[in-house]
Amino acid sequence: MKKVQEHASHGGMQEVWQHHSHTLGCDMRFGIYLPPHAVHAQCPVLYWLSGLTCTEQNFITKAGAQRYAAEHGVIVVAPDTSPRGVAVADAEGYDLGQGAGFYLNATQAPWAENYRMHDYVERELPDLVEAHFSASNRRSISGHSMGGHGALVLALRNPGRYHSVSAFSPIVAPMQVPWGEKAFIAYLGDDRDAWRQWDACELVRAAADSANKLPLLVDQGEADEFLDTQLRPELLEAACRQSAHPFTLRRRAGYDHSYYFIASFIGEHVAYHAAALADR
Ligand SMILES: N[C@@H](CCC(=O)N[C@@H](CS)C(=O)NCC(=O)O)C(=O)O
Repeated sequence: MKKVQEHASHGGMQEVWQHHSHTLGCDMRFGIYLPPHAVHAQCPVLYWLSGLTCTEQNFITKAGAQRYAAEHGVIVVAPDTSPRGVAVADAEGYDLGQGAGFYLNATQAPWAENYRMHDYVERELPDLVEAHFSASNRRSISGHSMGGHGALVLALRNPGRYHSVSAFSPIVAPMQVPWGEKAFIAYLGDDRDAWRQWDACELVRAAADSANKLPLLVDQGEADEFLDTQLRPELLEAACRQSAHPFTLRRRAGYDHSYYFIASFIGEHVAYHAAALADR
């Protein structure tokens, strides 16, 4: 592992690290914000998953989360959005291939070789963070758009692994929208049954009988240019209602899909996760 950036921020440090990922078979970068508390105590960790076209840089430079992470004593880890490198498969267009890993484990050639972002985020990255930094094993997860889909899916697929989950403008039903259909056909193949395990609405329905349901928190801008075509939060609202799954949808008038929206409410999300992470 090698540190490639460090910046003092709000009394703590914003760093970027590079390492070889055995899950993805390539070198990866991730951002990590270490709050002042991390100098003398283990801190819980919030994982942030970014959206299409992003690297680890977008969230750490645009969201302004460091101020709130410092206040609450939470480490924030922001991975890249796909495997990377000249030896890694890629495609034309911003919504498939590098920058568009969709936080799943691909089963189809040529993607299956490297595209295992679910396992990377769920297992390899926390193992690394908890071994090398002053991080406890208390974890929460959040993300934006494709990363909001990733956060919801990771939390729903792995009960007990995360203390809380939230999302900004998530793709809640990838099986039913163009971004998700394009990615799932490429990464998972034509069998739509195999897609269900990567779709938040389907996972909510599948867990309807579970006694232990992690509440879902979603913030959605009403002026989001992708709201009615790609995001469709009403589908998750309906699935949660049918399955009696606790769900909070906050519709924010006037806000679009950008990081200006995320920066406006990230403080509320960090506080929400910090409260869940502090619970005994
Ligand atoms: N149509 C857009 C789609 C990409 C997009 O809106 N990406 C969002 C996530 S889905 C984002 O976070 N972009 C990077 C940024 O705003 O910093 C494009 O042409 O780039």
